Amino acid sequence: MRVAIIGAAGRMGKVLIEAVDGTEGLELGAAVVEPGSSLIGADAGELSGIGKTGVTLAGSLEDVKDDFDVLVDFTFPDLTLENAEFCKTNGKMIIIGTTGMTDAEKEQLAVAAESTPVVFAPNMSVGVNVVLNLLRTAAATLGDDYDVEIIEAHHRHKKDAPSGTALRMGEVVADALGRDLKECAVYGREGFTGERTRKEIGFETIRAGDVVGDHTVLFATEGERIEVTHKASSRMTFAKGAMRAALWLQGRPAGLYDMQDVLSLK
Ligand SMILES: NC(=O)C1=CN([C@@H]2O[C@H](COP(=O)(O)OP(=O)(O)OC[C@H]3O[C@@H](n4cnc5c(N)ncnc54)[C@H](OP(=O)(O)O)[C@@H]3O)[C@@H](O)[C@H]2O)C=CC1
Ligand SMILES: O=C(O)C1=N[C@H](C(=O)O)C[C@H](O)C1
Repeated sequence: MRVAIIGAAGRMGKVLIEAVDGTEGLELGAAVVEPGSSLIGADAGELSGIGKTGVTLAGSLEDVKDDFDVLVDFTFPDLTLENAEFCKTNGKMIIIGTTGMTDAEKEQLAVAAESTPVVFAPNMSVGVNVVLNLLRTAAATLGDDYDVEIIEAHHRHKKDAPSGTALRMGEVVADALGRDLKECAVYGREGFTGERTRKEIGFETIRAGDVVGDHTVLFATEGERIEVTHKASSRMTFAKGAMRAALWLQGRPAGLYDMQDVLSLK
């Protein structure tokens, strides 16, 4: 299966090129950078540090539309939605790792997924997806007696907060506790906040240096604390998950899937 990477010069883009190269059953068909970029025409493998691949960097999907079957998109919401429309119109599958979408943007994506196969997940690492299941079990068993706080740390360049993963963890826990995250989430605290309410789910965000991605969900009550932590030390863990998703998506009907589908964790 031929894969295109968009946002090829980005932190994830470069690692995704390397991951495609190392995955049996996948070949790099195209790699796309920003229109007007000075990198257009350079070899995608040289950008990624794996040596020549023979695939040159393009400045738009239109230019490479005959060269790929599945698009892998870890960029930003506006661009991802445009790319999903492109895939829908041109009969391509799409794997989306982009975070920071609004509810309206997610709805737009769901509409595109009615006509083309889409895998959309805020975290493609196998580890985080296993953690989501552990959280579901923990929350359902611990119940309302335990306060829930979600703490995440990422590199200084990250643009959205809290991370998509932290929000998904919050959704999973809220769902297991019969709550609606929109109604019980508290984002950061400052000043005279009063006592914590029993049902709130708190989020704390750290942005610093080169942290790849750390997430901790804390369940605390009188007498004990449980901390469920995942730490990513390499972006390759996300990229490998995206490759797994690409192989899994081959031959699937149109629909909106996530990594829990890919990993049979539902
Ligand atoms: N689901 C998951 O497992 C993971 C998700 N992510 C998410 O992936 C996203 C990207 O993260 P990251 O790689 O760190 O971000 P980067 O900013 O490093 O990468 C985005 C890239 O897209 C490029 N770009 C901008 N406009 C265009 C365009 N029109 N066409 C092609 N490329 C374009 C940017 O170029 P320029 O810089 O020149 O603007 C940049 O190189 C984020 O939403 C992040 O949260 C990250 C890791 C794991
Ligand atoms: O921006 C990042 O880097 C990451 N973003 C994702 C998120 O927002 O959850 C996943 C990962 O933690 C890295």
